Amino acid sequence: MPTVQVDLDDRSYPVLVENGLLSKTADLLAQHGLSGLRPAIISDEAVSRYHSKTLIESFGAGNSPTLHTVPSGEASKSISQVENLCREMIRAGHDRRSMIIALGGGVVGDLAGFVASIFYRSIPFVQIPTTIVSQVDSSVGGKTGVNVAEGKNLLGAFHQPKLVIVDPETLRTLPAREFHEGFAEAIKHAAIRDAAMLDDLLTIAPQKRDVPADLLARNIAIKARVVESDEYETKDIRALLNFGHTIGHGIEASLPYGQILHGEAISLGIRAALHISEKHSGLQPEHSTRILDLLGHFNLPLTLPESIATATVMEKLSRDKKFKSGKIRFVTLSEIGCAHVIDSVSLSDLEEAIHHLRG
Ligand SMILES: O=C(O)C(=O)C[C@@H](O)[C@H](O)[C@H](O)COP(=O)(O)O
Repeated sequence: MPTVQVDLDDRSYPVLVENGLLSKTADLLAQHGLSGLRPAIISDEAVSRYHSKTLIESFGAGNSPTLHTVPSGEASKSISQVENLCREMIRAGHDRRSMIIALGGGVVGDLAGFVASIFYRSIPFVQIPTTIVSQVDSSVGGKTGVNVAEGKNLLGAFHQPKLVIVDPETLRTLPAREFHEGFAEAIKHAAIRDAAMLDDLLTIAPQKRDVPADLLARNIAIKARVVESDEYETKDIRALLNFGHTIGHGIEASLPYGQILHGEAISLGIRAALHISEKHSGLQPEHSTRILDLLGHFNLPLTLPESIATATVMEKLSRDKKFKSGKIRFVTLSEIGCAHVIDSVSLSDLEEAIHHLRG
């Protein structure tokens, strides 16, 4: 089975990738020394409808997990849902001998991981990602947290999972929009670290739900290697994974959460970052065009909705965690596969790049 090991001293864990793994969850937990903990599944209503039965049945009669669901969508990534889930788990008798299984996309993984980081002062958790965004990106690396009205992911903690179980078959039930949005993160990985992957991504038929396990594993390995070099984002290495996210997060937070999907906002953020890369890092326009064509292949948006005002995006992105002493550390490309963090991008460059998204 394709397995990517994430090497982080005593926080190391494997990411297992294979069709059909969901139904083997209880055995996999036992093989990884996690069977002595009482499981609480955190999921969302849509994912739970399709997949929680298979997961619960894998436990057979013993150590049956409790199930806790939140409404589907980004609006659930909130501090009030964190409190609801913690209180529900306490009422269900969970304590520090429990573990959380996050079954769902990026929202569920970030939310459940954050609950795990604070519940009884931290308990272990396992990620079972069911979307492209979460399988190639958010389930790995230990960034957990929630949004506030002021901006994306502003409350949270680093808390690494003990195990990540990726079952590509879970992608089959995804609505088209949720399937497509995830490719923004895979395209980001190609843009920053793996130029050759652009051609492989182009061979995926966007109308099908088939993504080869080795392509998922290749993305996970890119993410794992970056996280291993800079787990807590203190060295301008992990920040490279934020390519497209400065303006992308600003756009996402400018509408009520969930109106524009994360990957859709990141597609716009990538277009803006390519524009800035041409000006500041000498990226050749034909390289930008290759990336933009691939975003288009997955029906991802490249034009900013008129309802989003530039001033609102600027206000939201002013809280980006990459601001240091009033200067934004912005991620650019000098060529495909070669990303840098630079500090020469001004607020007016950002404003101009947002304006560029209107054309
Ligand atoms: O794991 C990371 O590091 C990333 O930046 C991956 C991003 O794709 C992801 O959206 C992440 O959660 C954003 O992190 P943030 O620190 O900008 O909130």
